[in-house]
Amino acid sequence: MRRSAAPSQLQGNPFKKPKFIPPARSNPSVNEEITKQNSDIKLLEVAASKNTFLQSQNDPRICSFNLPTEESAREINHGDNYREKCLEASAMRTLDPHHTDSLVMLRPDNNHQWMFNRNCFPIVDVVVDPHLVYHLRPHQKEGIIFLYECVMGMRVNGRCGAILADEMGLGKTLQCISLIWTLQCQGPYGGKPVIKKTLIVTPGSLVNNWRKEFQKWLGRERIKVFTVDQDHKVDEFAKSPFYSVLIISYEMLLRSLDQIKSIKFDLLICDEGHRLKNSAIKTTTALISLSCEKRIILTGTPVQNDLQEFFALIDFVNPGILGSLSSYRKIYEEPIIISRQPSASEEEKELGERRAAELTCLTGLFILRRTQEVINKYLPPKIENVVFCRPGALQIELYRKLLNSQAVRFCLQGLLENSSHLICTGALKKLCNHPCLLFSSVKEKEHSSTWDENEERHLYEGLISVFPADYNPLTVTEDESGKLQVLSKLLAAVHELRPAEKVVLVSNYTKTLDILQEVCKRHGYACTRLDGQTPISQRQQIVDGFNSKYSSDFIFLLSSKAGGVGLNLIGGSHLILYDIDWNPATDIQAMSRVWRDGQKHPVHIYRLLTTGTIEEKIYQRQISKQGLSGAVVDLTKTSEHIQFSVEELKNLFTLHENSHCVTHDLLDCECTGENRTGDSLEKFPISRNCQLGPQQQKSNSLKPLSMSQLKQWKHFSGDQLNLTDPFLTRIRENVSFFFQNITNQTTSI
Ligand SMILES: Nc1ncnc2c1ncn2[C@@H]1O[C@H](COP(=O)(O)OP(=O)(O)OP(=O)(O)O)[C@@H](O)[C@H]1O
Ligand SMILES: [Mg+2]
Repeated sequence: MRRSAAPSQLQGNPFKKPKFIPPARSNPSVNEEITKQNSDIKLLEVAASKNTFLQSQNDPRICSFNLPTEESAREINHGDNYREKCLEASAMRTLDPHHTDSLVMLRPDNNHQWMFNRNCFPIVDVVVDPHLVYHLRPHQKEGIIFLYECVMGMRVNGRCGAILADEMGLGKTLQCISLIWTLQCQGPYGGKPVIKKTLIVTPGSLVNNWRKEFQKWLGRERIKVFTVDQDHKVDEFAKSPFYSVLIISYEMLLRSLDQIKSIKFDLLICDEGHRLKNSAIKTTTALISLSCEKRIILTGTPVQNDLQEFFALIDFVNPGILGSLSSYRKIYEEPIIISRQPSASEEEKELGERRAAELTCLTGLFILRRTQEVINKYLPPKIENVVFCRPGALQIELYRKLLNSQAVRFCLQGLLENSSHLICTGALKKLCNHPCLLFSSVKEKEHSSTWDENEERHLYEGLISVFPADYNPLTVTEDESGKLQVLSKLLAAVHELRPAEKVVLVSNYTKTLDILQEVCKRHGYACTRLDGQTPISQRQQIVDGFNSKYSSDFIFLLSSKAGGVGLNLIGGSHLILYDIDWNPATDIQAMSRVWRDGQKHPVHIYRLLTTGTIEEKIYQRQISKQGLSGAVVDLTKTSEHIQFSVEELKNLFTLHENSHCVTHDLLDCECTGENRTGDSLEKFPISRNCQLGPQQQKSNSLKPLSMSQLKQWKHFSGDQLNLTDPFLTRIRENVSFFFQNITNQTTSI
């Protein structure tokens, strides 16, 4: 597997070295890859040089020579070594078309020159710094070319926006850094830099990750980045000529909007930008108000799930391109939605499909999405397990009691307010994590002044009597929770069998994390923690500490809601999802934190579910058609957005005490749970939740599984005797059923 250090770690001071000598050239596998990548690039170069010949000889504003004059070169040269080298490289390529060590951008066409080269500068090739090119994956090279063409207005006349919607872990950060560095040094017209200042807006927990990525790929010297925090205000950036990149969180952006507006930014990047899909919300309005034309949205979440949200994202990057919202609705949204209803006539279907194709065609020019498969080959094997844990005796008893409560009965009769079922489901979920969580909730509510009128009274009444009289929620007993027992054994197994490996332990609830932390402490496992309470300024430090090979931490406790998005936790190779979220995107996000570029060990993922309970139901919902077509496949959707029919609620509020695995029962599988070996997953593409229709349904990588896919996973009951997985063997006693899937399998895992 190819593992190479970042250029910054290899280079030292770039300005002192006239030539970049790749450090790992002696490594044959690296060479092999370079040769392969270079063949792709040749194609581009040919395209670029062909383009030169297409340039008009007649129009005085269109310049047909390639090399910058000495004068123009001097004008654009700010004493920067790399800029000099850009021009040299450009000249070399023109002289030697077979020079292949560079990534060259497309030259502007006549029209572009008409619009943007009024001063008639000579046309020069724009090349990406070979320091970076050496490390780029093929899909990243394509991505940079795409971003360049978009922000230069070469793809859609006069529009400079782009959406890079690559799936998680594909290196969207590096692609942007490469673009910024390229545009900051060069441009096609006389080599004059295209941008001076860039604004990057990102979730708080990623501000320092961006800084780190800049350093990783470019060192500290090439680009000066400024991160905004409590002690470093936007004003400082505005006053200094030193910095060219400002990195700020969405929250800080709102607070410092006036200062930001007073600075002229040439490029705006919104990381995890799916949050901009509602143009009514404050952040979006603030960002729209910035005058910068070159706008990029980065997101790992599919963007075509909802046509209205889609409009907002498109309209943000390329304002007005789809017309007004009302005309968009008429022309695209309505016919497309009508055509997808079962009652649609042939004509309506035809019209809807035509409009969907039109919309895809238009927006496809500036949206790029690649799926995780493109980097699978650079990653170690991934062993994913869904583990159905037997509930403890107290859990079962309490569960029955909750299901018999007045609140649940009212819910089923439709007698309660719309979202009251959430209180019931919330209680059941707590119980699955650990009975003590429920105990604490009841006690807390009992003592509150509103207890008597409280809806929760109908749910909790009589519950305390089920707990032992001397029950103490502070001394967490592992036996009381099926999942906690499994977790405890799993941690012991990893600790013993793979002492050099680490574990990321994820929950949606901080109170659950408290319990898990307590258990870790009890067993003497060193752990670190990141949740909503962790100050943003400390987050990157915590992540770096864990990822470092010198760290003594064995466990990273992560609250998925607080910090799942965008983090790299490659120091861990085992990830345990302790509880399940209604929204599959939250879980997928969390699971993607460890199986990423830079991971050295095979990755083991464990999703813990309590057999027969609401957790299985939520899982089924995640993987069934219903879950996919509902409103829950993107991160911003929470359980409040889900509406349930009474039938669904009935199912949700049923405890299946006699099944090894209700999910398996639903699969229509002939096996009896005796080690069914599934076929390769790749053969079973599933449909994507995309309102733009089937033409978008290309891949099946990072989205919830479907039932039929799950059936193809290896699956077996806990009683299965010949388990080969050493970790599963250790927990089988408490497990009624397993599903397992291995990606990138090699002989030893
Ligand atoms: N070409 C590469 N070679 C080695 N490592 C890489 C390469 N590209 C990216 N990486 C590393 O891969 C990790 C993931 O990259 P990054 O955080 O940019 O992903 P992302 O696309 O933003 O994902 P997410 O949607 O989860 O935020 C980072 O640690 C990054 O440094
Ligand atoms: Mg990212």
